Amino acid sequence: MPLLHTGRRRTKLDRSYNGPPRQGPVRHISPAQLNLERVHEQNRLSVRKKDGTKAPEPAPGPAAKGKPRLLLMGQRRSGKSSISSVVFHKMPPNETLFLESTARIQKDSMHSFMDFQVWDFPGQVDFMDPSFDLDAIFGEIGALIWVIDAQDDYLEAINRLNSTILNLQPSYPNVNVEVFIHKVDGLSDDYKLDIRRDILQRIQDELSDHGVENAPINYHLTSIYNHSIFEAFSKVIQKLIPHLPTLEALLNDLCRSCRFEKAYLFDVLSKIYIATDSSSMDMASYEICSDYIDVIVDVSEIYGWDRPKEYIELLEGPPWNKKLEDQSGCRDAESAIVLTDGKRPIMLREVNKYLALVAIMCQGSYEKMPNVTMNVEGTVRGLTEVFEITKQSRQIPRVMRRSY
Ligand SMILES: Nc1nc2c(ncn2[C@@H]2O[C@H](COP(=O)(O)OP(=O)(O)OP(=O)(O)O)[C@@H](O)[C@H]2O)c(=O)[nH]1
Repeated sequence: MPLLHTGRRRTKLDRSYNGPPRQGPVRHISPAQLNLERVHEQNRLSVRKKDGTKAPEPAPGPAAKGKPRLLLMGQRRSGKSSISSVVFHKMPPNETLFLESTARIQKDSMHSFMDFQVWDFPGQVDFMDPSFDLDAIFGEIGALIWVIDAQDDYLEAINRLNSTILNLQPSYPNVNVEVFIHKVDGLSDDYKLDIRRDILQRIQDELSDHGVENAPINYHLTSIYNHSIFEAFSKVIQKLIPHLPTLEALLNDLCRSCRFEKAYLFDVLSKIYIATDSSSMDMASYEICSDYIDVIVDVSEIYGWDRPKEYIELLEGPPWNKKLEDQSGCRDAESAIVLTDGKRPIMLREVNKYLALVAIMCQGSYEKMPNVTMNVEGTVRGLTEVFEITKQSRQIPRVMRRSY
């Protein structure tokens, strides 16, 4: 099963790890490139407005450069490296206790359904210092994630965030600022909401005192000790996907036609969901779908095996007389499994080597499995078309080389 090697938990010894061993180039219009072009165009226009004669060159072509960046900034020990390690390197949360303070900017390139970069800034660095090239940092930004330690005195963090936003406003008015009110584990629900309200108020007051109204700022309550950090990242990443509405429409159609309670499209490695249907989302359903990916990964690790060549020949021989890739619905990867959460079955279907569709079905869906399978198949086809990653791999799909 293609999930096998992609979702293993990593330890801090794997710090240099930059994503799973992805195979082959992804053939799709990179949302990163589209986003980059949009941001570049905004910057170009804003410069042109200020100086009618001078405007930078149009956005660089796909080959030139450019992956949207997620910048992790905030005070020292606020939890930036921990977030990056837990979400993108599968580090168990309690091992973050041993992380050393970041001394220089850590740049991670993520290769997944879309390519993007995560830059982890040292807490003590003041990147508003004139010695920093702001355009090199913020030129291709996807989002600025400002991490605030909710268990510590956060006034200084808010002051720095405010001055950062005010400094960026003239040149980069459209930068998405995502405030992670972090380490909220152990805080009561009431207290969390109080802190959120207080932080929001302080930021808004300060910005409006300086004439900045309606800056694009979002707030998330996060902790690495539960799924909240993945949910927050999901929302951040979704803003970088230009065709998100199409993905959501496909999932909506699937839920309607199969009467699913909820459907998520997950990035398998990070377990960030990149799209979901429009029904209201509860944390419990997200958690169970996300944990379900771990179950599949673990089962696959234990029971998966590479099929020997002779066995593959046997499978491709009579009575089928077809290549394995032509026998499967999805040429790149295929797996479908149904387990049950109480009375609600959960279904997982891989879309490609990066993405998996996980859905909570309704009671009694078992009887309609042929119908469900057919609809899921159609949705997967639609999703792959959206990403333009219909595979022309000449290799035998990995799933067909493994049995369980
Ligand atoms: N309780 C709790 N502790 C956390 C959480 N996230 C991170 N920590 C702890 O916060 C401490 C600091 O985390 P780091 O990730 O090193 O902080 P940083 O912002 O990268 O620090 P610098 O590199 O110095 O800028 C570590 O001991 C983490 O275990 C969280 O969600 N909850």
